[in-house]
Amino acid sequence: MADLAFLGNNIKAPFSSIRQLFDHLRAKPDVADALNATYTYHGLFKTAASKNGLSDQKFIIEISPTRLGLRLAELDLFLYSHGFTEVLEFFTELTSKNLHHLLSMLGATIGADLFPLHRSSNINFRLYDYTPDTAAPQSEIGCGVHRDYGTFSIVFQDETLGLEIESASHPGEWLPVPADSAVMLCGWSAFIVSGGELRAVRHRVRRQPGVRRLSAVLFVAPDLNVALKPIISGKSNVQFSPDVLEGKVNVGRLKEFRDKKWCWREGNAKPEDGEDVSQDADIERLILG
Ligand SMILES: O=C(O)CCC(=O)C(=O)O
Ligand SMILES: [Fe+2]
Repeated sequence: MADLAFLGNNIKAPFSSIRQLFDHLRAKPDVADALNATYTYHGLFKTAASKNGLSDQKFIIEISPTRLGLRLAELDLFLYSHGFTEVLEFFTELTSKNLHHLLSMLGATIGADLFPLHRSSNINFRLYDYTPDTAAPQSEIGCGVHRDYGTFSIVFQDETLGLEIESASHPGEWLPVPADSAVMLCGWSAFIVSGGELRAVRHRVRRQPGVRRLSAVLFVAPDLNVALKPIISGKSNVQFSPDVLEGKVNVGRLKEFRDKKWCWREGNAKPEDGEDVSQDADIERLILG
């Protein structure tokens, strides 16, 4: 199953630094504000769950290389001595050592070259703190059911159970990812480009009330201007929408669709009355015929 791979525990994310970073930002609202001021669109430290009991019950630190590039020097002052250095080093090394290999493996599986679609490093790093200390301490919803939008994501866990993947053979059945394993899973872009050969893997995070869980995720997507369509002609086993087949759905457009629902789920924006909060249904309407 090339769209889902358990990577074991050879690569260790620096969870003591990640914990230190979250603890520091929670304890120092002025530092959190300064961090968020470097990226005013939605901020970099997301704490909607402290007020909103219906959203995903998690805190987030966004470490997008492009966003950080904006004001990295200022961040130095606040965060480098509180775990930030180790976290940045981890993601930088992970990307430089593994990205090329993973893209060539995925490409080999489907008999295509994925490198021309991934020239501009459209990657993101995110840290999650599924802390029990939120507006809904008893809620089991750490992260609602979804598929990622990109090519693949790698999730590292702090040895606490929570991440679950929908069974391919029995939809509706949820399989826990072993707590000590990292996992690579494919997203919507891989699904489209591979003509459906690679699934976009549905997953979610369940909270165990009273238990804190930390995770670190690397997201890899094609360049924003890439038109998403099956790249091996005649091989697709999926009926895609005319928009996809005519090359009208680029990665940026797919991401916009994803972002809207993502923001609701994460509590950074509210749905209009009557709007459906399911993230996948919208994307399916866009890409399937
Ligand atoms: O925290 C996790 O284990 C997974 C998070 C996730 O699925 C995501 O951010 O897309
Ligand atoms: Fe995800």
